[in-house]
Amino acid sequence: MPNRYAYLGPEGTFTEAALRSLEPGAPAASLVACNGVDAVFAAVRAGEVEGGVVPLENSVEGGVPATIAELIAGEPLLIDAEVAVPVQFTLFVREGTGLSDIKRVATHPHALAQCRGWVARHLGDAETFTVSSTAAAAQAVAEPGAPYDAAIAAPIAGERYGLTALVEGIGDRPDAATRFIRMVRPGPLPAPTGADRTSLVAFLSDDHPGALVELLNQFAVRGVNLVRLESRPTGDGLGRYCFCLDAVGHVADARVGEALMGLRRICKDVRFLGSYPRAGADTEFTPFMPSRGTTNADFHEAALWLERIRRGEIA
Ligand SMILES: O=C(O)C(=O)C[C@]1(C(=O)O)C=C[C@@H](O)C=C1
Repeated sequence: MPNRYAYLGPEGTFTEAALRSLEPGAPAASLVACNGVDAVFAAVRAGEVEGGVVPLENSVEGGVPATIAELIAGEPLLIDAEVAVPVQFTLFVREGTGLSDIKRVATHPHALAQCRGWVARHLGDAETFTVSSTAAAAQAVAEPGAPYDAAIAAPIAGERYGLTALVEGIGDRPDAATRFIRMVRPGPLPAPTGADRTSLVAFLSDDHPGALVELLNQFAVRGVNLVRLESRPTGDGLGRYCFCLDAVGHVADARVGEALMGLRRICKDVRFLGSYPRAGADTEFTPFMPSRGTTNADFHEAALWLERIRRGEIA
């Protein structure tokens, strides 16, 4: 029996494309379409599937709120894989509909945000509606008595629902990409590959000048490169934030492990979200020279030295 994976559906979403690129040979029957990010997380937690794929962040519109809310406050799961997918948007209609016939356009909120300029220029008088995914919009346009005249969706969604591509490439940034993560129930971590990413959420213990700097310093002094920092409300009142962080490296690396221990000492809470192979390892991160005392060899040598002096070998 192949592993089953849940994803934000229905068929034809960018999330399905992300899942297929993570699991190239997976039979269609093993891919379970869910109608919301929360439903994907629920299916993983309930053990109905081995893992679930959800969008995390987009290069134009930033973090996906539903995913981040689950990562921060939902019953903990781990990220075990990620993939970055280029996102290009097509305006789909039923056969015979022209641009001037379009009064109601539907899509996912993140997709609408990425096509805002084009929609304002070409569909300025149309009403826009947001739905659970781009493919859900395409599916709705294809229905008899459809509530919408057009959908903004991935090229594959149009084929899947038998729609006509009226205009291709309507995204304001043709180079846009979305990062997707695969969530699994807690268990053994993926082995370090040498090109990994560690994700976590840090909750400050109190609010004082320099609190965020102290948190960031835990990474800086150990030569750990941060590649994402996003503050999100904790939900406990205005002005209460937690910080979603992505660091280069694996928790098995001395520098990352020590940085996490430092956070644990100074934060009210630290939620570890996973260490996993990073996508686009060749291009996404600019290589940097480790600063003095922060190479792997430096960490190794210092650990051996500490063991020696603890054994009393050095006066
Ligand atoms: O609606 C889809 O097709 C999705 O996979 C969701 C989603 C998102 O949440 O950002 C994924 C990629 C695009 O940026 C637009 C929508």
